[in-house]
Amino acid sequence: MANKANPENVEIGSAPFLAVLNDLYSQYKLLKEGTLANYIPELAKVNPELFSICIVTVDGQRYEVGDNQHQFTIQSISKVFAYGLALEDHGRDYVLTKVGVEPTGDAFNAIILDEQSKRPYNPMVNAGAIATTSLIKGSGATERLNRVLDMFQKYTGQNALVDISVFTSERSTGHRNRAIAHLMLNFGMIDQNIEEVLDLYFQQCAVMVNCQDLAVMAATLANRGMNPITGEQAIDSRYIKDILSVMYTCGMYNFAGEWAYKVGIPAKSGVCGGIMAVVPHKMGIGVFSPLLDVRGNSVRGVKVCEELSQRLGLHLFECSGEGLKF
Ligand SMILES: NC(=O)CC[C@H](N)C(=O)O
Repeated sequence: MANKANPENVEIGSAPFLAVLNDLYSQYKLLKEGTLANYIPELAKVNPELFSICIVTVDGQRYEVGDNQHQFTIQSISKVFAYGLALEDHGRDYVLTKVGVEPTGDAFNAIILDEQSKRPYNPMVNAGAIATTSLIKGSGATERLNRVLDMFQKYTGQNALVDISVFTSERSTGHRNRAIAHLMLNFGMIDQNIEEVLDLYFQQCAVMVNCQDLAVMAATLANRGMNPITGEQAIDSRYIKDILSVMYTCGMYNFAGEWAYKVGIPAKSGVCGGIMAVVPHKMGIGVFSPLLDVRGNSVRGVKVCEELSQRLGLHLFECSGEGLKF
C-alpha cells in the first residue's frame, strides 16, 4: 500500500482541512518512535510505517490522507461501542452497578477493581470492557456476536468481519484478561461463562476497520448517534452523553488527563494504533499509525491530534478564538 499522501485526496475535500491534514501527514511521517503491540503476537506483524488520518464532518464531508484503506483490528476502540450496546440493553442505572465511570490513572490492562464497590473502574479499561461485554444480551454466543457485528455495521455503514488470526492469537495468549475476568467472577461482577465472555470480548477487539471507518464512527457519535453517511441511527441518542463523558475522562487510559488538557475532545485509542476522536456536533477524526508509546497509545496519533486540535481550534473549552474557524 502507498505510504505517501494520495494525490486523489484533493478530489475528496477542500482546503483548509485538507491542507492541514497533508501538512501533518508529511511532518509526522518522519516520526518513527514507538513499538508495535507484541503481547498479541499477530499485531507484531503489522507494517510499522502505515499512517493515515481522516476527518468526517457531521454533514458527511470526508477529508483524508495516507493509507486510509488499510484494514486493522479495532482493539480497545471497540469498548466505546460495546458500552453503548450495554446501555441500550440494560439502561444507565443497571450498567452503573456493574461498571463505574472513574478514571484509574493505571494501565489499560491493570488487574484492579474499585476497593469499595468491587466494580471495574470504567468501561474503557480492560476490566470494565470485559464486564461491559458480559452485559450484551443474546440467547447464545452466536446471537451475541451477531448483535455486536450488526452494531458495528450501523456505525461504519460497512460489513463487519472478525480477523480470525488476531482473534485466535489473542485468545491463546490473553491470560491477563482471563485473570481479570476471574477476579470479577469472584466478586460477582460477571456471572456468565467466562470463556464465552472472553471470546466475545476478543472477537469485538478483532473486528476489522480502516481509518475512514474510525472517522465515520466518530462522526456518528458527534452527530447524536446518526451515521452521517448512511443516515442510520446507530445508537439511541440519549446515551451519547454517557459514552462521550467516559471517553473524555478515561478513553486514553493513564494519559487521559493530559489528553483532556492538551487536545480537549473525547477520544479512544487501541493497541492497533488507532485513535478515534469526537468533536461533538462537528466532526469525527480517525488516525492510524501502529507504533505505540508506553501507555499503548499511537505515538503519531497523539501528536496529530494535539496539533489538529490546536490548528483547527477543536478544544472543547477553547474560547480565545485560536485556531481555524470552520
Ligand atoms: N488497549 C487495547 O487496545 C487493548 C485491547 C486488547 N484486545 C486487550 O484486551 O489487551
